[in-house]
Amino acid sequence: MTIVLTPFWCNGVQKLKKAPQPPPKPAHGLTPPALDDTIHYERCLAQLRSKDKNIEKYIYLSALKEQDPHMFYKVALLHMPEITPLIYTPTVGDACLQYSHIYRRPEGLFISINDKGKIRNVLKNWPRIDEARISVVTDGSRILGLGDLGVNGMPISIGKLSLYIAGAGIRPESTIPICLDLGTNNEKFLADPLYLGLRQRRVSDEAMTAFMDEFMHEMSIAFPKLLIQFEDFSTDHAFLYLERYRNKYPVFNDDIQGTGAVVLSGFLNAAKLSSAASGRPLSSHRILFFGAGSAGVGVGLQLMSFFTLQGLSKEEAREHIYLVDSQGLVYNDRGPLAEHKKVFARNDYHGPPITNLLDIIAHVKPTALLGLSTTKDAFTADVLQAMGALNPRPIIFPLSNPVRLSECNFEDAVENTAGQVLFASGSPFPEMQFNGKTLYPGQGNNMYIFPGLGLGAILARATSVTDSMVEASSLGLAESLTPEERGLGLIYPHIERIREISAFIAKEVIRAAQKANVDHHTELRSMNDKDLTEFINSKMWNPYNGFAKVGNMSHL
Ligand SMILES: O=C([O-])CC(=O)C(=O)O
Ligand SMILES: [Mg+2]
Repeated sequence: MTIVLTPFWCNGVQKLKKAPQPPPKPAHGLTPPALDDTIHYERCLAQLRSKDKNIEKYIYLSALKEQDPHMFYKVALLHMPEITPLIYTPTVGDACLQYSHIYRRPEGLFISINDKGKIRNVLKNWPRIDEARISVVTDGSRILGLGDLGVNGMPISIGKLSLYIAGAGIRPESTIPICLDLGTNNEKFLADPLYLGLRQRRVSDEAMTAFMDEFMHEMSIAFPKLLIQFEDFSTDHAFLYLERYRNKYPVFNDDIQGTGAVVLSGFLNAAKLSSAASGRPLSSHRILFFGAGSAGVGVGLQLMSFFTLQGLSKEEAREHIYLVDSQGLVYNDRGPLAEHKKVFARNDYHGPPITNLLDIIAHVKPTALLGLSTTKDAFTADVLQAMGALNPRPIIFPLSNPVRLSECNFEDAVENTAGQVLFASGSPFPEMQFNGKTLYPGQGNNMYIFPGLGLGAILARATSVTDSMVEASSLGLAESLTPEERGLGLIYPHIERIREISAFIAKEVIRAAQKANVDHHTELRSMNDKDLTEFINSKMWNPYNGFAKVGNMSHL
């Protein structure tokens, strides 16, 4: 047996571990004489970097993943900051927009409304039924901030699962990307001869729910060990189906819960820095949400626990959150409100609608402004300056994806707040120099959460994903910063450490599942934290020859 020492996620503890098995070697003569794995890795990187357009890099990496998954994941793990924006947001947004044009080969599972009544037969066609552990399911109706992309949403499921594999060591064979085709209301796609989905408009809510009921039931029978991540469903359906299924099946919604958890985590770290500068207690923060879709309200709900963690009641916590939709501040006297917004509708304002963001800021005096609106540049220089005038260290999180829909960019946020901004965006921005200092933007993207949350839920064999498990993932992420990262003023850890972070989050999630009594893998209960962490690490899939040296979590 071959053994290797200390892969990078082993907490610095020397231990023996079974080496990942190399892929089978082609017979002699079927590869060039001087093919060498290490040099080939350099060759792959050079090929990738020779392409000018990100979409070309995406296409190259897709092909590499199919032809040589070990090499693909090795490249991804060793170059996370470079590769993540190519296989995930923002480039995956372009891949979705162009999917029907750049399509080369099938990947994932497609289930359409025409399969209603016989979904079981479609699921049976999946080649690796017994190995299935995690599926990302989208209906393509709200892909990132890009709207209804129909069956072109498939790359989002594929991209998220690539991050599960790279970031949490889920086995590639255990993942199922799924795109449900319930039609599309995207006129451009319906008129496009190359469009790969059904050429019909979206079905009624009633028909969709009947389809979803059958789909979820058949999934639970075909794949009894499967966790489902709902992704990029339109807002009303995102809430509806999360509530409908969350107590029946192991399922969570990444846009509501994953985004909520990642933002809570960044907010916890940012609020400490902000309160240290202002001298005001943590419990006095006021958060203004610009955007009231599934992400906005989902994040709001999650951020209530920021205040309950400070000792406030739920009712008191709600008072600290303000919501803005396309018609301005959300308050009860304004008129009928969509169901999901009611929770944050204000009762303490009775005047005429306040529609202008600057006026709303003057009324609310927020310490934090969070953007989940997909309205590009909504945080103008005036808005940023107003936040800077109200707070020595304003918290500004433009969270909309992809980059070109961000409410503001890092540079503007820095320049309009004299460099004092505490910043996190959904998609990546480069670091920058300001007054002789390097300032780092945070990336408050759910990619920090879902790999670890999913891994923990899978290893605990959780029968459902509870709010306490989601909160544990968030607190785990907030805690996972190293002293060096805190010294740099970061509010999220370096993405290069994703494996360690995912292992730590998974441990916290497993503990929360045990407390909530939803864990079926009860043998894990008697393990101490060190053994549980080792167990988690031992379950992670590694690309052959893919180890890297990146930090450790010894401070935890
Ligand atoms: O995919 C991402 O980058 C984050 C996300 O879930 C979304 O924006 O819908
Ligand atoms: Mg999403």
